Amino acid sequence: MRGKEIILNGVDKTYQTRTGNVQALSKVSLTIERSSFVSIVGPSGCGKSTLMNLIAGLDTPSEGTIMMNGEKVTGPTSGNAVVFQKDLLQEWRTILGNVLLPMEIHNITWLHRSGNKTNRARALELLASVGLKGFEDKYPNELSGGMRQRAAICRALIQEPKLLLMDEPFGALDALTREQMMYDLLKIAAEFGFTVLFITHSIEEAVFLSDRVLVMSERPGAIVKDIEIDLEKPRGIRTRSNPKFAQYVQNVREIFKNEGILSEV
Ligand SMILES: Nc1ncnc2c1ncn2[C@@H]1O[C@H](COP(=O)(O)OP(=O)(O)OP(=O)(O)O)[C@@H](O)[C@H]1O
Repeated sequence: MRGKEIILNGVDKTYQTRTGNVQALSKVSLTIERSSFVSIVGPSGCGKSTLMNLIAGLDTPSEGTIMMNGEKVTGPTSGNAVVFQKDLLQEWRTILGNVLLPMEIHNITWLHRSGNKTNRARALELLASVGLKGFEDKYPNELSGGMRQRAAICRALIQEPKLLLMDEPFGALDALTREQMMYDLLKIAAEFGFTVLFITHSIEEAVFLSDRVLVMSERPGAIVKDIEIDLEKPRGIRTRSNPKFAQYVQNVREIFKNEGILSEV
């Protein structure tokens, strides 16, 4: 298996602020299996990004431990790549230059697993695989939001991550582009076999993409439900009209209703 295994045990996070303590997470324990696709869905401010930052090693828990492939996470670890809602492309670099940036920063000049390719050849191949062939020499401001985000995903993938952390990566995209990005992401994840931790506000997106959906309560965020999504793969346009898909979505809505996060008039 190529992905990372993640184990959280009793993770709490409290931020000390000028106006007092803010408890963002409460007793989060969970295991994410290697090469699985796990989504976290929860209301705004419930601690989703906090959880992701802790797993990425960008911050430390106040209580509890996070283990990755059997080792305690104490800082950023190699083999992780992160994609945020904002693509964070460097405007003064071409699209190809942006995709190559992490390789330059980390001075990586490996020949890629996928067939002894140079960084440049691999970047061009990745860009082509997400429909950006011919845009390599353009600058980010010459691309649409969806194209930019696809370039940002290539920038993550060129690092051949074992864990891809995605914090509302499609949040800023129009509905059709967003849907296409989901199909593309599933294809790439199946091909590479990395573990994906995906944060979203969208129940449909979480159910469609995931092997498991973790539902979080309001702050301090806790996992109130861990749902295995047993929908056939590969998933695609037809999955959306599968009654089982609708039932999973409905189940998650009911959980939010019971938690007082969604209400009907
Ligand atoms: N660095 C920080 N310092 C102090 N408080 C913080 C910090 N980061 C987050 N918080 C607080 O912790 C809580 C959880 O924030 P977080 O960003 O993790 O939520 P979220 O679920 O990702 O929200 P959203 O869905 O709106 O992006 C919020 O109340 C937020 O104000």
